[in-house]
Amino acid sequence: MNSYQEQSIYPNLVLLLSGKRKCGKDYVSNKLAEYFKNNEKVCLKLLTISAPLKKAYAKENNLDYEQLLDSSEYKEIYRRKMIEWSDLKREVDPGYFCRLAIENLFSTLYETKETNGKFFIILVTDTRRKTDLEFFSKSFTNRVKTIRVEASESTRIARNWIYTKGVDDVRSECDLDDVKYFDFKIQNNNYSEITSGLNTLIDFIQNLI
Ligand SMILES: Nc1ncnc2c1ncn2[C@@H]1O[C@H](COP(=O)(O)OP(=O)(O)OP(=O)(O)O)[C@@H](O)[C@H]1O
Repeated sequence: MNSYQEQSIYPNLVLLLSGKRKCGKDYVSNKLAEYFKNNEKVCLKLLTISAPLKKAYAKENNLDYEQLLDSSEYKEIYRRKMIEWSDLKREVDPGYFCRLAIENLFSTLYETKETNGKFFIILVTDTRRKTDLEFFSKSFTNRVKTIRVEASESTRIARNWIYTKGVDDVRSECDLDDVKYFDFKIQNNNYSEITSGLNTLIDFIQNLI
């Protein structure tokens, strides 16, 4: 039994979403959250590993946390520096930001009690590294499923992706490229692909409830 299993809040399912920049990770996450919003049997919570990371970085560097969170130019300016800074933290403790994110979520849920009596799903919206996969697999064992969102380069360019050295060619963006197996692969180049991918995920969840 690991330390999370001893707690009263423990997820029934942990979905780990990954994919290249502008493949649509946030889009897929928001669609799933929307679908299960106000569902009487399911409580789905989005978990963003980069949120506590950005908060800590903003604090240390006297920056605006809210601006770092959205898709603004501000985020692009600091992305590279933030990656380098967080890599140093991870060298000491690979699960540092994952733990911070999950503990923030659990402490909120203790207060709100909104998972009580519901099928509790955590959807991690930005899994980037093998160490992230390892952290969640160790913590939540066979309740973890991995989801890879895929879109072509031309689709991603149309969504304002610009190849950036120091961002697109470093570990935070490429570490999961050589992972051979994902439980689900979702194509997101057009409406029919994404609808079919989302339906597969929703059916999978409905069958577990
Ligand atoms: N299937 C879709 N239909 C319409 N718009 C989409 C679709 N998928 C993604 N988009 C849009 O493309 C843009 C990029 O998507 P999103 O922010 O979800 O990507 P991301 O993978 O989270 O990006 P990043 O890695 O930069 O955070 C957003 O404006 C989003 O609304």
